[in-house]
Amino acid sequence: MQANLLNITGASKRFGGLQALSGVDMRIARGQIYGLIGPNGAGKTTFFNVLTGLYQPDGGSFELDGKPYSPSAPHEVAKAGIARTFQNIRLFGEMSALENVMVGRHVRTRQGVLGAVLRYRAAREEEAAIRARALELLDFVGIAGFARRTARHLSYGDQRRLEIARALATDPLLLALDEPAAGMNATEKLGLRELLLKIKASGSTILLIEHDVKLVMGLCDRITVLDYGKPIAEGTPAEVQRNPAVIEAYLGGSH
Ligand SMILES: Nc1ncnc2c1ncn2[C@@H]1O[C@H](COP(=O)(O)OP(=O)(O)OP(=O)(O)O)[C@@H](O)[C@H]1O
Repeated sequence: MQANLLNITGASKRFGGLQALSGVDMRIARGQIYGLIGPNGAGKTTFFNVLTGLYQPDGGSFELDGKPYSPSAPHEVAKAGIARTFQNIRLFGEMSALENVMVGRHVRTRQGVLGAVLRYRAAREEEAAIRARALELLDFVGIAGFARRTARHLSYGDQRRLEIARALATDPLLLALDEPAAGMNATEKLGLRELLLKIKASGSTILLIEHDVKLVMGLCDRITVLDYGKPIAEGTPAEVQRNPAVIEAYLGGSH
């Protein structure tokens, strides 16, 4: 059996008197779309922030691609192979769509941002390769026609696509998406669904936080449900949907 891409055991995080995460385990197989759901305040974003080095965990062991992984600074996380998007879109609004993706790509290249600025031949060649790959990614997510458009002038749904293209530019082992469907209309959600399936078909592994339960149930291979920072269920969408603890957490009115 192929080893999992991500193995997390006992992740925990406390904020003062609040245990925001408590003993969270997660095993994500390669090529899966894995869902993380739970009521408001359940700890989903905290989990993402721990996974991507924005918060230091109080405990837990982390393994990525068969190697110990200690989430530290966000750029180290990208180098280790995890790219993420944010609940609130974080693009460089005044830069073009193409430039936004090129910035993501620089994480993976030898010269880095500084090298690309220097006008050495190697840097110029690398810059051309970065540009070509960024254009490919814009095409992959379906917005190649807007390469030169300023990011803030893109529609909401296209900004979400651009964020995904920028994350993919780092060639991540794991793409972590924090509520990618938030604020989308029904048509944009359908488009997002198609895009995520396309990313999966290209061999990538996705971890998805999403409030739209219908979208999650229809897309994910497996799901973990958090409530008050603790995992209350794990399994296939069908298993999770009929789990009494999950039904209680969502319908019990405790939130
Ligand atoms: N930086 C922080 N300092 C203190 N408390 C925090 C911090 N970040 C999150 N919390 C608390 O931790 C708990 C979990 O919050 P978190 O944002 O992870 O939940 P969530 O499941 O992502 O919620 P939502 O679905 O509303 O985004 C909440 O009670 C929240 O108030």
